[in-house]
Amino acid sequence: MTLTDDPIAGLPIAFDLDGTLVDTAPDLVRALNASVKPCGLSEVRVDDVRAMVGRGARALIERAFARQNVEAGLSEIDHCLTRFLEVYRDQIAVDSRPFANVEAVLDRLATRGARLSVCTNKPQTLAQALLDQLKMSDRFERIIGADSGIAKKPDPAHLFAAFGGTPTLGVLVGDSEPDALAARAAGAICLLFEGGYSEKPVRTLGADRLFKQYDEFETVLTEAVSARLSAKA
Ligand SMILES: O=C(O)COP(=O)(O)O
Ligand SMILES: [Mg+2]
Repeated sequence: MTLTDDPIAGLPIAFDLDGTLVDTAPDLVRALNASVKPCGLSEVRVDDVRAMVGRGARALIERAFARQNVEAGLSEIDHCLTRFLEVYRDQIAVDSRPFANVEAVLDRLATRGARLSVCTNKPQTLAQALLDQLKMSDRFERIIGADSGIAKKPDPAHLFAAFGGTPTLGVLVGDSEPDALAARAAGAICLLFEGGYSEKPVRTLGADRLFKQYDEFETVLTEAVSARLSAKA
């Protein structure tokens, strides 16, 4: 197959970050506990954090209080958020690592001419810092965080910003509900990783395809793109 026959060539593919490209839960939980335990919450476990990430840093703090049925006022949440961001910024890539085979898949997609970007509800500076420390930033045309001046997922505008426009066909690879909703609203193909972080069962989120591991990613992507192209034809 030549590059021009390959439907992946030139295709914009945006990746979610937490729980999709990188397993960030160990560093997130350390910073979360440093911020909420002084406010009276008990230790949040790393497995619980996996069901709490996806809607941004403030939502993570709010969910920590809600899951322990502790009421918190706006100023308490603000205080915890500030502390969380300080601790997390300093220790953002201590234990966080890309999921198995992610880098090999990104290499292959780049070779096939896909246009790769990141669309994350993490704050921009943190997304950039994490990807810089993991030496992954250069793989992406664009990294668009939640506070980059555009709306955040599930708003499709966030995804269009990552794509760099409104392509006839684009793909969002994610792990949770805001990803599925943004992709649907943008008319993009949605591929969801079952090994990521989601409050709801991933199979209920209406993705075009699911994948359990990155070694099946290219097959799943090809199937989803072919299905969409033949539906349009
Ligand atoms: O910070 C979050 O809550 C989630 O970030 P994500 O969009 O990369 O999953
Ligand atoms: Mg995610």
